[in-house]
Amino acid sequence: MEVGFLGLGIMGKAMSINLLRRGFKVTVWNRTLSKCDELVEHGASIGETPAAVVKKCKYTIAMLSDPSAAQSVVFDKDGVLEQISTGKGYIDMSTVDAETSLKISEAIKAKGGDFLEAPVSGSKKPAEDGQLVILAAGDKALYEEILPAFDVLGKKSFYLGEVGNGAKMKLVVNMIMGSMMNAFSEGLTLAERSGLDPGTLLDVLDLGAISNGMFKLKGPTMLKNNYSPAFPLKHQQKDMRLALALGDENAVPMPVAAAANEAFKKARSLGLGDLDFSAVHETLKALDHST
Ligand SMILES: NC(=O)C1=CN([C@@H]2O[C@H](COP(=O)(O)OP(=O)(O)OC[C@H]3O[C@@H](n4cnc5c(N)ncnc54)[C@H](OP(=O)(O)O)[C@@H]3O)[C@@H](O)[C@H]2O)C=CC1
Ligand SMILES: O=CC(=O)O
Repeated sequence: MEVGFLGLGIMGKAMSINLLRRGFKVTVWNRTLSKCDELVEHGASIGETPAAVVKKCKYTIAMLSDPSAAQSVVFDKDGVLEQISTGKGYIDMSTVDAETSLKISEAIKAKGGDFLEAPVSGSKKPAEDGQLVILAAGDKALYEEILPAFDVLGKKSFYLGEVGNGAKMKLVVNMIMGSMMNAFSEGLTLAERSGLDPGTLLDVLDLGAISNGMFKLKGPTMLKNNYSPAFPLKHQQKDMRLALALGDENAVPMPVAAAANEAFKKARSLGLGDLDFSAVHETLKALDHST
């Protein structure tokens, strides 16, 4: 199977390498074109523009940072829309809001193409291991056709119906994750400041009802102040912002998520946006606690 792949950031690079390893022919494009070179070493071809990739491939997957990037790659000069046509499918796996997804879907469909949104749950390591959870919505026939690729990228794919449902599901999940990360950071800091061993706190948490993969994975690195990015903090804050907007639309009060969003904004203002989202822990350390 031949696929195009647009966006070779932390996730896109790992995902396209997996496809290559499993025998897919992959044509890649990235805004910073030099990032394509490593993929060529793994057997990929390069497309000079998103339009060139879509022209060459029946199916094109995108994994881009945010709504603005997702739209730019479709609508701008040399973008996806210039070459999408009947018989071609576009699969956007970026985390965006439902409005962005719908706008892209309508434009693709107006040109005769098929569209699927398919954001993913799981971070750098699950992307490298082909263990993502795929939250797809849109054209059901395209979903069936692209399943062989999803089976390489993920451990489970959900088909959630109409375009927008994938985006919403992903935002709800990440809203919960961002709120949990803040509660976790506060707990680690509270343990430390009140004279407890935070390492022992991790052991206690792991044995109880709120044990979870995120605490287990991030706890030890947070205690070493290691925030090497797996999921960049700026993207987590984007997800909180988009989830809060979804809450606005549906009149759902979300005081916990709103507070978590403020903490991620604070972290961005401290210049931590490109670090892992667990670096929100540093916002607590930055507070004056001298009294
Ligand atoms: N990292 C993670 O753990 C997870 C991330 N996600 C989501 O996946 C998406 C990608 O994340 P991730 O790979 O971590 O992000 P990165 O920041 O590592 O990569 C972002 C990608 O988007 C491209 N990009 C940014 N702006 C534009 C633009 N205006 N036009 C064209 N391309 C652009 C970048 O290109 P360039 O190289 O030129 O900057 C790069 O390829 C995001 O939506 C994120 O929320 C979902 C699950 C997990
Ligand atoms: O979006 C991030 C993730 O870990 O999932």
